[in-house]
Amino acid sequence: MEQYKGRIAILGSGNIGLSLAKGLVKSGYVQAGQICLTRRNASKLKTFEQQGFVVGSDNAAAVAAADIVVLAVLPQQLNLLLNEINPSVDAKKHLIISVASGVSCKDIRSKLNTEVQVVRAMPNTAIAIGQSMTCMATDNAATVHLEEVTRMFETVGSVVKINEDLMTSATALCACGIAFFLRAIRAASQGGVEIGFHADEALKMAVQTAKGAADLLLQMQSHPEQEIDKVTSPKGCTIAGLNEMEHNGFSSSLIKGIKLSAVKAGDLYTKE
Ligand SMILES: NC(=O)C1=CN([C@@H]2O[C@H](COP(=O)(O)OP(=O)(O)OC[C@H]3O[C@@H](n4cnc5c(N)ncnc54)[C@H](O)[C@@H]3O)[C@@H](O)[C@H]2O)C=CC1
Ligand SMILES: O=C(O)[C@@H]1CCC=N1
Repeated sequence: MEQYKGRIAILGSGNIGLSLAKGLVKSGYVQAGQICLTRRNASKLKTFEQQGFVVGSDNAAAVAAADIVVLAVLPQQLNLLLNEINPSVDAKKHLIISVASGVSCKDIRSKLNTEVQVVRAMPNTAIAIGQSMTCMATDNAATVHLEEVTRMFETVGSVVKINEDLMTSATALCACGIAFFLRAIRAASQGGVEIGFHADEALKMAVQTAKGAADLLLQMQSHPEQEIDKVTSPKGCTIAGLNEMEHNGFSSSLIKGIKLSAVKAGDLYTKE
């Protein structure tokens, strides 16, 4: 894979910003020294500095030294950040990538004195290990830039390009989705403890079983119900457990949770 030659500023180095930075270096897309990480209290980035990243709290300086600028602060922190970097953003030089939920490309440009190109990307924390599902949208970025951003995120997982008005749905399904599946694994391991396993072995069993289920779908390109049919023996224990879960609202609660998350994702910026 060809390494990206430019410099990347990740403004707001919290959970997702740092996961992205780790993933990009691990994948070989860039070297740590090509990434500048900012957060308000830069002393919290010491371990990253030791790994070769450039760290600091001066967002304007980070932007001036970069060509790709990743906005990774909370939606309610974004306007302050945009005000701060506004004088340093140059539409001819910079490409902005925003991972902030519920903030449109147009919202971002409206706070900057320039028609800079903006791409929205919605990764999830599995980006740190190269397993993100990243959804991407833009309303003005040139194809060549969109291709570069796609290449960047493909080094750390799968990418799907979507219409911008589906970005909040993507947030719920993929970014929040990591937490939903993790909770399902946690619940399965708790069930495992009730039926006789020690917590550590129950968790290991639940994790590998979940991984097997996901890999079955990915590798066989099959539908979940097709794979479920292979597990549910007639009058067997799987269908008994599955139906009990459904009587208690298993699918329904996931669907309702995802719907609520999508609504909330759309409100995070406007209701700041
Ligand atoms: N956590 C996740 O799994 C995902 C989060 N997102 C989006 O990414 C954004 C960040 O989310 P998290 O990483 O979870 O939040 P976080 O709170 O962990 O990280 C935000 C970071 O930004 C820093 N910050 C705030 N204002 C700043 C400023 N003016 N200059 C420099 N740094 C500043 C904070 O100190 C903090 O370290 C949000 O907009 C969220 O919607 C998107 C996809 C997944
Ligand atoms: O919970 C949140 O608001 C962020 C956005 C997607 C994942 N975490």
